[in-house]
Amino acid sequence: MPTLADAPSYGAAVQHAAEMKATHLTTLLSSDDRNSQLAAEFQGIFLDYCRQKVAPETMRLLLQLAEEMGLANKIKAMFAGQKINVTENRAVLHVALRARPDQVIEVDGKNVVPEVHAVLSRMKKFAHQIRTGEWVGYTGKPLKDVICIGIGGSYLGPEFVYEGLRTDPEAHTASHGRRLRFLANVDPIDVKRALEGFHAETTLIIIISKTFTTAETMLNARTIKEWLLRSLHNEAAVSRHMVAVSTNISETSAFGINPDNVFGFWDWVGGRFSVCSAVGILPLAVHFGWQVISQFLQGANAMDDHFKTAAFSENLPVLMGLVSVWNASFLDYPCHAILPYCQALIRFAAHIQQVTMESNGKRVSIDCIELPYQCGEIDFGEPGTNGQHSFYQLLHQGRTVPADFIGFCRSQNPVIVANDPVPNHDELMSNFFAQPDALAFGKSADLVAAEGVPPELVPHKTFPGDKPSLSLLFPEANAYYLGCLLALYEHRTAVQGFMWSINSFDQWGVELGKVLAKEIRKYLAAKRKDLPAEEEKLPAATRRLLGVYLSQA
Ligand SMILES: O=P(O)(O)OC[C@H]1O[C@H](O)[C@H](O)[C@@H](O)[C@@H]1O
Repeated sequence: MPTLADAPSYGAAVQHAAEMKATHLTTLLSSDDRNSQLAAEFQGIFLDYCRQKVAPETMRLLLQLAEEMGLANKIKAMFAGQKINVTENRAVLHVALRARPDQVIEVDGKNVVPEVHAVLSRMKKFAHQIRTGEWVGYTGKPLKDVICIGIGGSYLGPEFVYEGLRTDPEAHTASHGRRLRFLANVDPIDVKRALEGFHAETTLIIIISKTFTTAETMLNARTIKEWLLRSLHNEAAVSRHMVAVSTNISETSAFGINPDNVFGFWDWVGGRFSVCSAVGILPLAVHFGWQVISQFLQGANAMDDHFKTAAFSENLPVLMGLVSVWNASFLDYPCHAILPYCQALIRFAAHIQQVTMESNGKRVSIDCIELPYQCGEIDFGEPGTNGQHSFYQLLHQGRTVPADFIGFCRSQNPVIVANDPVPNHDELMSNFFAQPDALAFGKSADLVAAEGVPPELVPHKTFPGDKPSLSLLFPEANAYYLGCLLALYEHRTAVQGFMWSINSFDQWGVELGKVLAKEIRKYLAAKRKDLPAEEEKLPAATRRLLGVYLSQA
């Protein structure tokens, strides 16, 4: 499989990139004809990418490159259940998790949709039992509170959706009287925070781990099991209070979870793409109820259909993926900011950071060729307007960081203050619309000087502009559109990886640190008990630091 650099149009794209780099966004944006071509819409979701450093010619070249990289076939192969995660010999089928019952998606010749719907039905029933109090805790009390124990892909997505929906009017009403918390970090401080105000008798614990071997999750699970048994004094309480989401049934049994209380998923669901499996759906359905959560799944499914069937020139994930490849690999902008103008999306950037950086932070192509171009992007973000009072300084006058502005036409919580000129949501959105222009157009030294600014301050107050961004405007932040948003960014990530000719679906880069932590754990265990430690296994520099740690503990 060719790398992007082998594609026939790569050279032309590199040349064109030099031209585009030298063309200021003010010039580009002066053409209404150009601007009108650089937008797309799906079900009321409007993508405006005219503030990217692209011309119609750039898009023509990128679509040409997509053809040369076999993007259409790669997307088809993903939906067809082919084992495109070649290093783990797995299909990549998170789209099957939100498939409609009548869809057929096959892995190894077997339609997986019925299995998916069997687990969905079990979750629906379980959520109903917990929510209605039909399922009670060991002492007969309803389970009003839930702690999810899991990390990485078994944490970030569910937390993003939980935060995203908890102020949505319908979801808020549906979760009345319930609490949902996440325990991810192995830092014991996180245990204290997760347990604050919770009582064992009324708490359901969901252990979420695809492998059920992740060190952090397992230690947190043991910690919370101890907490539970300290109050309830009987192992029999475990089956009333602890359930698991995993693909590893033998490990869940070894931990003491009743097999009837395990909600499974499949090896063709990658951790960071598992929000729509039991990983996310079980806790979210318990908290918000099935009505809300099925809308979320429908939204994701609608975006899947759009990704699969829309022409590339109108396909939101494809366009966003291509433009991001343009930014990272041709214009050499390594970073990417995710800027939702919606406080409910407070954990969206953290989730997408894992989705893209764990997927596309790679150094070799799918055929083991060291990549001759920059691949992957460094993602970060915060909701606006908070970010404006923080890192936006660097975006405006420092480095160039392409940004995604994500906004909503209607607020989850409309507020109007008497005598204020606009509703509070319009105030928020005024910033959403202003920032991309400030970044693109900037403010010239001449203009600053003309305002009477003293000459020595003019350079400090000048904005160079020419900073690319795109704007995504959704109707509202409800369950349906959050499903669309999730799938949009998942597929954007896949498009990037397909274009970069990498395997976006493995994550070997996280392994080495885990192995080294094992050695340190052994070393600390020996030192704590004054037993001889295997000194030679650790670098001297590391032992020095450990010495400082041990001397103060
Ligand atoms: O769900 P688990 O098996 O516990 O894995 C949790 C997480 O840990 C791994 O190290 C990977 O970095 C993540 O992709 C994964 O989501």
